[in-house]
Amino acid sequence: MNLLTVTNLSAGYAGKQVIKDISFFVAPKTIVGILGANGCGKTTLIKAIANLLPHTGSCQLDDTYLENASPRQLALLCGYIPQKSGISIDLTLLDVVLMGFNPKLSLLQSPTEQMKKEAFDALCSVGLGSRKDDNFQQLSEGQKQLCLLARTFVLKRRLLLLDEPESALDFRLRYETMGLLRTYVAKNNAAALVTLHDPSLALNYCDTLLVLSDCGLLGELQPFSTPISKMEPLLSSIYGTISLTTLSTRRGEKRLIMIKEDDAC
Ligand SMILES: Nc1ncnc2c1ncn2[C@@H]1O[C@H](COP(=O)(O)OP(=O)(O)OP(=O)(O)O)[C@@H](O)[C@H]1O
Repeated sequence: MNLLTVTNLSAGYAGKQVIKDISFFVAPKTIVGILGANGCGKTTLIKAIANLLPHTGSCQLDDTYLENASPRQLALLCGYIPQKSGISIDLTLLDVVLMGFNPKLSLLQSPTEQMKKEAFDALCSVGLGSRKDDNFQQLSEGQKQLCLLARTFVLKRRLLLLDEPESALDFRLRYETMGLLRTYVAKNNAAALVTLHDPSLALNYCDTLLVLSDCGLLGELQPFSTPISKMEPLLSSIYGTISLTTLSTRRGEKRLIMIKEDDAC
């Protein structure tokens, strides 16, 4: 059974359509990457699914049509991390992560001790436990991203919608963050839909990749089961000519490597 079914989704801004007639499924316990050039509509797609943009078509999460969900119901089902944090007031890291519990709390209700413990554990999982009392504004952009990821983890939602969660992270943290996401979706029978600009991360950590252009959804691929001969033309349509090859890690695990070819040749 699919966790998320997106059917004929179209959305845009001020009468200008940006994404057109997009349909796909997301299975539980999977990470789905969205790839595409700057401005092709990746953020628009994520925002439409999160019901933050008016759209036509439908997004069904389990038995719930997200279009019909109340804001609280939506917040309990989906966690959304935008490209920019949007937090501009002074808050400690622990307070920021505790905000993740807001959909479970009534107005003026304070977080419980158990929530505080879980928020601290989530901060520790992203390596920021020792900074819990620091001011969020004083974090680097990458550390802010990690803190927001911890906030997204606490409610154990069925669907995470993440817009370039890796953009400010260093090489090692990019891989560790995708590893955390993998653990999250497996443990919580959840799924993550992630926009990415790093093809290595996408190819090696996502179960499915959606290849988007401003003409719509060009195709889908499953990195370790779609033949390289089919993946190369699809990825070349957004990156210019590329080649794919496989290498093994020292432990013998298979990895996909993408190389940019010279388009002039
Ligand atoms: N608030 C807005 N009002 C009007 N047009 C917008 C708005 N946000 C985005 N757009 C337009 O919609 C198109 C798609 O933008 P979107 O942010 O979805 O692209 P993207 O694929 O996420 O890009 P990037 O990789 O650069 O983040 C762009 O042409 C952009 O100019």
